[in-house]
Amino acid sequence: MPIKFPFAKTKKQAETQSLGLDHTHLPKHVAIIMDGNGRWAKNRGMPRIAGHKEGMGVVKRIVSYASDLGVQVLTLYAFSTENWKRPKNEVEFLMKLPVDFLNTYLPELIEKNVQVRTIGDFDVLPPHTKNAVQEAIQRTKDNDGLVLNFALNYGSRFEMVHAVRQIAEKVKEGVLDPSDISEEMFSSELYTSELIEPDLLIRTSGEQRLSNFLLWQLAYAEFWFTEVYWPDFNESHFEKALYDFQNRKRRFGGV
Ligand SMILES: CCc1cc(N2CCCCCC2)n2ncc(-c3ccc(F)cc3)c2n1
Repeated sequence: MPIKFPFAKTKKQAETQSLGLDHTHLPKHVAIIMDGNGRWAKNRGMPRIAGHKEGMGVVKRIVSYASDLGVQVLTLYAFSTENWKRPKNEVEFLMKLPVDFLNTYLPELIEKNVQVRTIGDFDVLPPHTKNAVQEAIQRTKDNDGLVLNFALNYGSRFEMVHAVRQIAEKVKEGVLDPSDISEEMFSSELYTSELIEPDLLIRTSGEQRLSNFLLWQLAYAEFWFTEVYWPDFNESHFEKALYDFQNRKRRFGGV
């Protein structure tokens, strides 16, 4: 396929480059708070779980699009530690979504060289959820394309307290001196220790909060908010977020 645009490695990149997206300056790691599923359903007189189901279809489209564009890591806030407070039937439905998603989409993820990972307190998830996700992690562990990282039963404050406990244990055992504790050491104790930090956070549905998501890791990320509910989010919205990311001056405390 003759590539009309420099740097474009795929047809998708050539298409979006024609719209002004520069593929040499994409965010490496995009994190998304996929909000608005319940309100989307309520506005249509549908049960909340219809919004989650519709939202899962959007996940498939955005994962494919991010993979085609060459984004390196995509972290999706799928279930927070606070979500256990939701009605029992909704939690049970949500805990089935990874099984449904992977049953239908894992072959395509493998074909696209995507590596599936998770962050969060994984062990307390229901067995059917854990089994499906563990199989996907195992079957994609050697892939070196897009890292698709699901935040499952994730809470940033829980994650940070766990990291502090790990470090405190090392000091207590005498294998670590408090003066040796550094930002790098703290980061290495987080679920995200093997990942580059996010450089773009997207949150849908008009909320402009972090909601206990990646509080340490997002220190230098650009934040992009949209009123669009997640079930209505599409490739054009994602591309607009990447385009805006590219056109902002990015400073890391410097001038
Ligand atoms: C466990 C709750 C949950 C909710 C959920 N929603 C509901 C909330 C936001 C909208 C998207 C659809 N999705 N969508 C994909 C997954 C998924 C998770 C892990 C995995 F390995 C494969 C897929 C998912 N998981």
